[in-house]
Amino acid sequence: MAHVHPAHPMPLHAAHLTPAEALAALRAAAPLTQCITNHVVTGFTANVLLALGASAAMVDIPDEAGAFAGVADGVLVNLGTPTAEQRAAAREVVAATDRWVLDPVAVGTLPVRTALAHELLAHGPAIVRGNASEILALAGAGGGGRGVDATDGPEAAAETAMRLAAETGAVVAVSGVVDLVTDGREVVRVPGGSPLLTRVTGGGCSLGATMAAFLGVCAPLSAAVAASLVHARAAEVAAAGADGPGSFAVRFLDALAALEPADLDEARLERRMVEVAR
Ligand SMILES: Nc1ncnc2c1ncn2[C@@H]1O[C@H](COP(=O)(O)OP(=O)(O)O)[C@@H](O)[C@H]1O
Ligand SMILES: Cc1ncsc1CCOP(=O)(O)O
Repeated sequence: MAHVHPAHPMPLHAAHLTPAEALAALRAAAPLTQCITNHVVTGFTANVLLALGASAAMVDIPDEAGAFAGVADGVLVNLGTPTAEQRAAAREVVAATDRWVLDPVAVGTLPVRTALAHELLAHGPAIVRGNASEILALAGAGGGGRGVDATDGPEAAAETAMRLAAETGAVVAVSGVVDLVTDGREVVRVPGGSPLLTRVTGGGCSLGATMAAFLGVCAPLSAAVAASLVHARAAEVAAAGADGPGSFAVRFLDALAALEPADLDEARLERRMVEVAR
């Protein structure tokens, strides 16, 4: 099954769903979520997807990643530890599906992933997810963060995120104290969550995977907003009973599994239409 170039890549969903509707749809469909992700967070990411109710498959080697992407409901391409094999697998994936999330971990500070992130961006991800420093660097407006961590807050990246979305057609999701999601026309802010999500590895990377899972049931803006609210709400529940990062991580998985659609209160979201020069 070498050299996969499907004639019809897996298309995007058009359905605009509320976070509650999206979670109900995810639980009904258990979307098959393929991850090319870094070796630091692979297990945690699979557990997050399973706890939420998706199906996880870390299919990340050449000559099978592209074929699998043609049947997967959503795919994450995370550049945290981009080995040569993962780079080749990522190139197959972007030819096989439109339902993919680009997470350009540490873009701007390191040469191999920076070049790859720009190459992949040209292939039209449905969603680009990163912290503020990564989004600024990807858009050419910053030098990147401190390794995998942000040195900028999401509001500092707001204008840049809107421009990046307008220029690429991707939904851009900036994580941080208040998550910001935009398609270049609308900006949705998702407050809440817990700083403990930044004290365990995989808080951001698993958010990208959850966005890929939601691409299996709804349109990109709905998917990114639903995933951000799901993580925020589950993190709040987990933090309330946690003694520190270790028990938080365990409780976060339990909270994802226990989450009900009715727990996702749309009134928490701040939605605004924006004007971006095109
Ligand atoms: N100060 C904070 N308060 C609440 N939630 C936060 C805070 N900082 C980050 N988060 C949440 O942690 C997760 C990871 O975000 P972030 O640390 O920005 O990503 P990354 O790991 O890619 O740098 C997101 O769900 C985000 O909403
Ligand atoms: C620590 C580390 N180093 C390379 S990738 C990675 C994981 C980063 O994951 P997250 O930013 O989601 O905590």
